[in-house]
Amino acid sequence: MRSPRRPSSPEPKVTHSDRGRRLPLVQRWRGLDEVPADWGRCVLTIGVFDGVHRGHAQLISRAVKAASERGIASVLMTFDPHPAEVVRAGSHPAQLTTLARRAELAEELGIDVFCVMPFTPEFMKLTPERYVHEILVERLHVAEVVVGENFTFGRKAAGNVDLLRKTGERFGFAVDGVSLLAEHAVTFSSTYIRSCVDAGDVAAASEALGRPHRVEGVVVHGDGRGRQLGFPTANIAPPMYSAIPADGVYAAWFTVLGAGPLTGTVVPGERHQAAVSVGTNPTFSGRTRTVEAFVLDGEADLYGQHVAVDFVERLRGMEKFDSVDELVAQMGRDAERSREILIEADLRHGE
Ligand SMILES: Cc1cc2nc3c(=O)[nH]c(=O)nc-3n(C[C@H](O)[C@H](O)[C@H](O)COP(=O)(O)O)c2cc1C
Ligand SMILES: Nc1ncnc2c1ncn2[C@@H]1O[C@H](COP(=O)(O)OP(=O)(O)O)[C@@H](O)[C@H]1O
Repeated sequence: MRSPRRPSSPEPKVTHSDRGRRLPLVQRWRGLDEVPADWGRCVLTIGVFDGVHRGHAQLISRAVKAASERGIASVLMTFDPHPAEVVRAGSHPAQLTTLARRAELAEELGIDVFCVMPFTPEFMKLTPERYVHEILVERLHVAEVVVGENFTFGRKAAGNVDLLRKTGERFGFAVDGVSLLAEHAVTFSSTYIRSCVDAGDVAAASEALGRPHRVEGVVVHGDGRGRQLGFPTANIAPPMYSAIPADGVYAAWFTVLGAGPLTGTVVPGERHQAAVSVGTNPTFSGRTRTVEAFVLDGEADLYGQHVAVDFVERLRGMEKFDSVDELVAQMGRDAERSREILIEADLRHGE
């Protein structure tokens, strides 16, 4: 699968004689069967990269820079499913980003190839030596590997940066072991960000991600009550295992992804201000946990649309109101507060 290079770059035709040069098109591979026959050398960064947080971005940018200095391609190798699911069968860490979003973010940082390795039990059993020899050297022809200083790989996670360096000397590739990014005594990690999201602290998640945490999904039918209350809400069905913020009400940006035709005033591809509710709607003794967005400045038939909600700030917890009127009055105040917060957030970021 190939997607266009970043808009700022020219888009020359792919020529397979470009051995050792940067690739003219961003490529997405699944497994190593898609490595072109005349593949040159590359700078590789390896990891799950869930969230593509600021620490990840630092690593990816170093790989991109090293590749450009060497005049070769930069490759990001990631895994699907999440290694933790295979290593501890049945465990499913909440997902901060879909694979497609991870690819998009890595490409924005300048990565040439986004390579997804199926994380199979066979792959998991590779010894560190075979991992380096068979995958990094024989298949990917690495000139340099950029990883975090705590990187482990191969069977029982027995390989580490030291071992990678030693094997690198033998096979002729360099290793850049990057120290982990930390701020205010917090080391940024996907686990830390999952815990922020889980606790509803979407502002702290934003800080570590370098952008708001996003939940995406298709708009499905709810109970059809929102419109009667004067607050129609787009009910979003996210992929299984998505990291959903704790129950509560949030100020967020709402975007219809894709450019499909839409009747109404919500513009696809443009972000809109929203007040978002996460919870079971206790006022109506609901049971299903939903993520619902009330778009403040638009109106459209959103059913079936693929949309994204970027969580900026938490306003309050989910409450059971004694009357619908009280809920509606509070929703009005939530909408106003969301508007203020989103305007302030833009001013802070100089937009
Ligand atoms: C800004 C906002 C705040 C909300 N706060 C609450 C709340 O505190 N308690 C509650 O029971 N439901 C809350 N809701 C959810 C509403 O009950 C829900 O949107 C409404 O019942 C419509 O549901 P429907 O989309 O399934 O028709 C809130 C919704 C929005 C948009
Ligand atoms: N400003 C808006 N914010 C969210 N959804 C809107 C808006 N305007 C229109 N809609 C549409 O109305 C639907 C929500 O109406 P609602 O009565 O809450 O029904 P449901 O229970 O299916 O969510 C949304 O899915 C969307 O198609």
